[in-house]
Amino acid sequence: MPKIADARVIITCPGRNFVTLKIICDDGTTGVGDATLNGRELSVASYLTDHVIPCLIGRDAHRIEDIWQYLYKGAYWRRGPVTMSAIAAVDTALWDIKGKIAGLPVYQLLGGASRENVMVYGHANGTTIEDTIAVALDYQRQGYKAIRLQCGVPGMASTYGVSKDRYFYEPADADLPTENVWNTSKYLRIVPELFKAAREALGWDVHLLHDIHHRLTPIEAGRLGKDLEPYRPFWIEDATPAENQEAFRLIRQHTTTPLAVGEIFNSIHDCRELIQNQLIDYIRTTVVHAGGITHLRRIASLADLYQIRTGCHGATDLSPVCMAAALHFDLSVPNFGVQEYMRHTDETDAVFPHACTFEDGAMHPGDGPGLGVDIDEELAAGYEYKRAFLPVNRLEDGTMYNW
Ligand SMILES: O=C(O)[C@@H](O)[C@@H](O)[C@H](O)[C@H](O)CO
Ligand SMILES: [Mg+2]
Repeated sequence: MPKIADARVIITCPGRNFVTLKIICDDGTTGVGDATLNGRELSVASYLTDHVIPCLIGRDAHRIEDIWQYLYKGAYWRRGPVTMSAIAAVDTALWDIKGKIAGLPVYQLLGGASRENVMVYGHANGTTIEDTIAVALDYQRQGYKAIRLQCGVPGMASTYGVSKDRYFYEPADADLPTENVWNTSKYLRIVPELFKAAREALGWDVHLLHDIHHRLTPIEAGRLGKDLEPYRPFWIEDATPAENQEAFRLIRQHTTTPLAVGEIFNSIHDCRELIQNQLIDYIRTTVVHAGGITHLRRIASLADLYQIRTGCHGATDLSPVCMAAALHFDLSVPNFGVQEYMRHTDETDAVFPHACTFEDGAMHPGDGPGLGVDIDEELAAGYEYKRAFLPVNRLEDGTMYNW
């Protein structure tokens, strides 16, 4: 029985901050878990170092479920992004250890492969519709079967999802929050034009996605969903803030455009009503922010009862450790939908050597034991933490809004 002998939190910043938990067993087996919470990294690092690791030492590393329950119920102050990201990191590292000791890739421990590989979607963005389409065509040439489209909005200095660099989008862009300005009516005019142009350029054999990023009211989201119906989006994401899960019923009443939500959820309770009332079509919860592989499986199982599929978040602020864990989950889960894949930089990939492969629009986590990813601690030590905040958003009259 492998006992947890030590654990440490590694904070590194190869172009952006990542927090990684490494657990070391008394037989030398190690496991890693992503604990990165964009803009709040140090909170999770402290939660792990000060409140979790002391409770792990001496425990049986095979007892993943018991340790999960201990950290969840034992916190008393349950749930929330910091707590659930910390629990996720422990859970992920323990699945890595279990796989290594069993000599099996983690997806085999989850019930084996339910498919040959994992369809992913890339991010095409540009300041204009033409720029965005040019990048989308490049993604299509690279073999992507699913592409997210985000473009600038005429009359607005910035908008979500449009990066300075065509391929790498990093929203945490300053030492204190950048202030963005938002105008819903200008946005609502441009998105249908973007999708019309995209269908004309890319055809109908590619899935097209869009992220609204929490910026519409339910009725505005219903209107945009209806306007996009002729262009058959694969999904519109984060259409409206989802604390009020019932709000999605209003969107549902106005459009058949599929709805995806959940990247900022951290437990099954954030999406239970959405799922049980079939108010969404894809659940975006991910390994690092929703309690790890163990809890993500529970969410996916509930979703499966209601014909809702997974669409895990996979932005660059989720480390290659999370990506690898997500791919093992995606390969096995029966109600898989799609996996987001924003490529990391070469710098980041060097710090996190991994076995994940991309081919013809799909990915595979590899067949090595465990997760097939690690952290090069020596390289990681060379990239010092650099405080970075996500932006905030205001309306043109200065009203604080949703970023
Ligand atoms: O769907 C997505 O990938 C976005 O919502 C993310 O880029 C999100 O803005 C970042 O992960 C926030 O850190
Ligand atoms: Mg999103």
